[in-house]
Amino acid sequence: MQQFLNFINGEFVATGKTFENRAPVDNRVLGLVHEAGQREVDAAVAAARAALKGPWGRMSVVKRVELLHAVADEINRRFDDFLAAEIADTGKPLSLASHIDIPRGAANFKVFADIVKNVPTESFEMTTPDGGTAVSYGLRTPVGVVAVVCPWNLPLLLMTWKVGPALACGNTVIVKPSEETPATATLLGEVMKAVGVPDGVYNVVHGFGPGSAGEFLTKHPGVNAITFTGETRTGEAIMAAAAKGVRPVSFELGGKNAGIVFADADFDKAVAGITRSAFENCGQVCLGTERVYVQRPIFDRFVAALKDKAEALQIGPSEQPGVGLGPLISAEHKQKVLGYYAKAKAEGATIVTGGGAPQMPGALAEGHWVQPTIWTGLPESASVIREEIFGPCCHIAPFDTEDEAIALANATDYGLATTVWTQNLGTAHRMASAIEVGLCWINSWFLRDLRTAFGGAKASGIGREGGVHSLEFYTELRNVMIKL
Ligand SMILES: NC(=O)C1=CN([C@@H]2O[C@H](COP(=O)(O)OP(=O)(O)OC[C@H]3O[C@@H](n4cnc5c(N)ncnc54)[C@H](O)[C@@H]3O)[C@@H](O)[C@H]2O)C=CC1
Ligand SMILES: O=C(O)/C=C/C=C(\O)C(=O)O
Repeated sequence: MQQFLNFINGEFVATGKTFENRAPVDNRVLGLVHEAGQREVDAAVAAARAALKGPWGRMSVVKRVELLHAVADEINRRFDDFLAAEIADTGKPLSLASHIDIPRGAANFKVFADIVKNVPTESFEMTTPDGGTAVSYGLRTPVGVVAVVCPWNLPLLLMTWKVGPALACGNTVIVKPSEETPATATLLGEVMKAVGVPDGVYNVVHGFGPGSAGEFLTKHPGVNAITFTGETRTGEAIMAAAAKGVRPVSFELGGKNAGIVFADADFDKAVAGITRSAFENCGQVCLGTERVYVQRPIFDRFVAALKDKAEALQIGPSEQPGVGLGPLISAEHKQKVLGYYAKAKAEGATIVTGGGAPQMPGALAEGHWVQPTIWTGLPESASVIREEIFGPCCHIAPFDTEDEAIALANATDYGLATTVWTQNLGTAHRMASAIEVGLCWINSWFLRDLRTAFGGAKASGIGREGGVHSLEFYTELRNVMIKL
C-alpha cells in the first residue's frame, strides 16, 4: 500500500501513527499517511532554521532563480505523476487538473523567481542638514521560516502559490498539506531533491489541525510567518497562535461571493461564466459564486438557461471523457453540502434542479457525489444565502437597480470575489468600486494574472499575495541610509 511520508531535511520520514487517505470517487483507500507529531514538527522547524544558515542562505539570487526554474521544469517533466496524484486525491476532472492545477503548480515557481530577479526596490537621494548628500535604498531580506498551511480544493496550485514566492525570496518552508490531499506536496519533495534544492529548504509535515501537525506548526516559536488558505474559523485559530511572538500572517479565507448579471450582458457568455463559477471543481473554489443576482428583465430566461447547463454537466470519474463534475472531497463534506440542500428545502426554496445525490454505478456508489443544484425564491436571510457551502450550488434572485445589486452583494461578512456581467463600461466600473471584495471579475471569472494582487476583504482574508505583493509578506524590507 502506498505510504505518504513526511519530508524533513531532505529525507522521507515515517512515523508510528498513520491515517487512511481515501479516494473521493469511490472511497477506496489510496494509502496511509504518516502523521507528524510534535517531534517531527520540531525536526522540520530545526531543519528549516538550519537551512537558512546553510548553502541556501548564502546562495546568490541568480542561482536561486535557476533552481526554482528547475523545480518548475521538473514538475512539467513529471506532469503525469502530479496529474495522477492530484486526481486520485481530489477526484476532479482530468481536463480541469491538466489545464489549471498542474500547469499553475509549475508556473508559480517560474513567475515568482522572475519577479524576485527583476523587481527593483526603492532608492532616494537627499540633501542632509549639514548640506551634504545621503542616498537610501531598500534591501529585501527573507523573513525566515514560513509555515504554509493548505486546503484540499486545489492542493498543488494553492500550496505552490505560497511556496513559490516564499522560496524565491530566500525563505525556507514547512508545508502542512490538507489531511485530505497529501499526495502532491509529498511528490514535490522528490522534485526538490532531484533538482538539488538544499536539504531543509522545503519540508512537509502531514496531519490534521487541532492537536496535530497544523497546531504544532503554527504554534511553534521557530516559525517566523504563517500563510494560510482555508476556512475563516481556522484562520481565527491560526491568528491566535500567531499572536504569540507577534508573527505575521497572510490569510485567504472563505467567501460567499455574489455573481451579478445585468440585462445588457452578453447572455450566452454570462450563462457560461456563471455555470463555471457555480459548478467548477464541484463548487469547491473559494472564488465561486453561491449567490447569483440577475436583473429582472432576463431573470426567468437566465434561470432556465442555467438549469439547462447544470443538467448537461456530466457527473463522473476524472478520466471519463466529457465529464464536468467530480465528487466532493469527503463523506464529511458531502454530509455538510447535503445538509444545506435539506435546509434550503426546509426554508422554502424552489428547487430549480438537483437538490440531492445522484445514483452512481458500481464502486462509484461509494463516492461523494452530489447533484449540481439551483434554488430560487428564498429570502436573503436563508442559510444557503448567508453561509459558505463550498458545493456545486447557487441561489438566484432578481434585482432591479444597480444600487440594489450593490447592497445585495455587500450584505455579507465575507468579501473575497465577485463576477459582474454587463456590456456597459460605466456600470462595470461603478460596480467594481462599490462591491467590497478583493477580486472583481468583469465579464469573466477566475481569469488570473499572477502579477496581480490576490486576496480577500472583510472576513475573507488578511493581506494580498501575487506579483510584488507577495514580496511584502515574504520579505522584510530594510531601509539602508548612506551618508556620503
Ligand atoms: N480556499 C478556501 O477558502 C477554502 C475554504 N474551505 C472551507 O473550509 C471548510 C472546511 O474545509 P477544511 O479543509 O477542513 O478547511 P480548514 O480551514 O479546516 O483546513 C485547512 C487547513 O488548515 C488545517 N487546520 C485546521 N485547523 C487548524 C488549526 N487549528 N491550526 C492549524 N491548522 C489547522 C487543516 O489541517 C488544513 O490543512 C470547507 O467546507 C469550506 O467551506 C476549504 C478549503 C478551501
Ligand atoms: O488562482 C489562485 O491563486 C487561487 C485560486 C483559488 C483559491 O484560492 C481557492 O479556491 O481557495
